[in-house]
Amino acid sequence: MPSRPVPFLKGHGTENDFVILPDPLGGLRLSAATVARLCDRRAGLGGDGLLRVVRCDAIPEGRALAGRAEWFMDYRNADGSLAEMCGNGIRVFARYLERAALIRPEDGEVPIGTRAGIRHVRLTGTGSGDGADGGDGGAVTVAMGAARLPSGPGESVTVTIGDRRWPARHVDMGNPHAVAFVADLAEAGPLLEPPAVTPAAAYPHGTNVEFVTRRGPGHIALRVHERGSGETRSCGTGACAAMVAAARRDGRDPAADGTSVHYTVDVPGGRLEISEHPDGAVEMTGPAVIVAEGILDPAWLGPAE
Ligand SMILES: N[C@H](CCC[C@H](N)C(=O)O)C(=O)O
Repeated sequence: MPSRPVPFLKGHGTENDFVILPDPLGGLRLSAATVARLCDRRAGLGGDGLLRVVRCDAIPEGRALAGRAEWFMDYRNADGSLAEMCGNGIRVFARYLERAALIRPEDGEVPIGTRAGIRHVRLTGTGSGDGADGGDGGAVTVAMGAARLPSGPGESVTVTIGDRRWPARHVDMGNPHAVAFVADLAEAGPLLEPPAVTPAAAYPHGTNVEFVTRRGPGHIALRVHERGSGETRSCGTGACAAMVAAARRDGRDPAADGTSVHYTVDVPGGRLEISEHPDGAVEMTGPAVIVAEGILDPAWLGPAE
């Protein structure tokens, strides 16, 4: 059991929600089982994932980045599994740092360490959110890095649910995505189980699966079944993967035609604005809200692992 009370916060970005654990010196030991208990929506705090806020020099995965970033987003999925990156989560992470007076809007682009490498966040404050965020603080912009579209055998994959199957595009945003285009998002059904994706070799550690439909020029909508969390109301990296796949499907490739492309991406939990630039950089802007702050009961948390 930790010797001291453990502060936590709850936050969300387009209703992709997270438990936030400030742990600057990296003293917390978080097993997958503990993370799953914390993310449990009945017996725990509830969340699609968990963001541990730790100094780069206090976590092994961060030490190599310590010269380039002060803070590391230690992201875990609701089942306790690790993931390389979380696009909605890093916006909420930035909102926490702002609330803790560790970053300010005037700081401009702030580097954050992740398992996918350094990502930059910027407190824009120009609320582009869905209004459902209570107008709390406006938007955060994230430089999400470049999308990787594997060519060759892993380029095209197949998503299968029951007797239905869809061709999909493999897009890597630091974490894996299989993006399928559908006429109607309801085609995916209840999405209670992870869709099967073949060839399995394309995703040795599993994948996130997005079902995307076109709403108009530069406008798509999606549903997502997230690796390690199930269907969520939003997936930031998934929205970026869907946007890049939609752009290629619409004949757009900024690296080839030298001009940026922008899409509005509607997710069940709100709206994200995403651009891809000729240098490959993908940039996402969306809301980030801190909902609550509290103290975890040390007895509930159990023995320090
Ligand atoms: N479930 C994802 C990580 C969280 C991604 C999502 N919540 C986002 O906002 O990008 C994975 O295992 O790769």
